[in-house]
Amino acid sequence: MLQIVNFSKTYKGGKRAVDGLSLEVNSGDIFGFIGHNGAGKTTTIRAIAGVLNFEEGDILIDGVSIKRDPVYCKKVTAYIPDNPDLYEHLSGIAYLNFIGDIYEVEKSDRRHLIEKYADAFELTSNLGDSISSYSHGMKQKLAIISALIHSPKLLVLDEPFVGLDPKAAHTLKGIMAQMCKNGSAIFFSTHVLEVAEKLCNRIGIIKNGKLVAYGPTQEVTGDSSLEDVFMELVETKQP
Ligand SMILES: Nc1ncnc2c1ncn2[C@@H]1O[C@H](COP(=O)(O)OP(=O)(O)OP(=O)(O)O)[C@@H](O)[C@H]1O
Repeated sequence: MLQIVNFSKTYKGGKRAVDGLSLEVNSGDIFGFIGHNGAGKTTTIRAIAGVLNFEEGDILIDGVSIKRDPVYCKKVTAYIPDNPDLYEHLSGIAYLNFIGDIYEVEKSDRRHLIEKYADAFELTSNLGDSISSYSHGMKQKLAIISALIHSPKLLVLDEPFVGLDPKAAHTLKGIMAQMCKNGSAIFFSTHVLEVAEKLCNRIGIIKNGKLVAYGPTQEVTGDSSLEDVFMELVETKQP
C-alpha cells in the first residue's frame, strides 16, 4: 500500500533530514516509525501526505507515485498531523461535512460514520460548537474523525497519542486495529515505545535520517524490549 523508494530530503540551507530511506507498508500492517527528536519522522510523514515536495526518490501509494498522480494518492490517504490546523470558525459538524464533501463521502454513509466515530470519541455533544472553543484534545479527536469518515486505504498519523486522554487513546488503538483487519494500512510515528511494541506488527527506527532497523516487530526486538533495542541503536555512535 505504501512504498518509499530511496527517499531523501534536503531542506533549503543544506540540512539533509532524510537520507536514502526505503520501506514498505502493506495492506493490513500497522507500521510504527520511531526515532529521536529531529531524526526525520515528520519530514517523511509530510512527504507521504503530499504536503512536502521532494526531488530525490519516490513514494508510491496503492502502487501510484505521488509525483505522477498526487490527487489519487491524496484521495486514498488520510493524514493527521501532530498539531492539526482546523478551520476554527466552523462548528465541528460543519468541518466534518466539509471534509465529507471534499472526499465525496455519500451522505448516508457520512451520517452513519460521523455518529459512530463521534460517539466513540465522546464528541457528539460538542459537534455543534465552534472549533475555536475546543480544547487541544478535542481538536485532535475531530481531526481523527475527519480522517476516518472517508475510509482511507492508508492512514498516516504523526504522534497520534500525544494530547489524547487514556480513553480516547484506547479507542483510537481499537479503531486502528479494526481498520487493518479490514485491509487498510497504517503508518504512524511515536515516541511511546510500549505502544509501538504492542500495536505494531512492523516497525522502523530512523536515526539521523537513515533507517537503522526495520521489519516485523518481533524480529527487530528479538529477546529484548523495543526500548532496549532503541536505546542501543540511538546511542551507538556512527562511524
Ligand atoms: N523546514 C525546515 N527547514 C530546515 N530544516 C528543517 C525543517 N524542518 C525540519 N528540519 C530539520 O530536519 C531534521 C528532521 O526534522 P523532523 O521534523 O523530520 O524530525 P522528527 O523526527 O519529526 O523530530 P521530532 O521527534 O522532534 O518531531 C531536523 O534536524 C530539523 O531541524
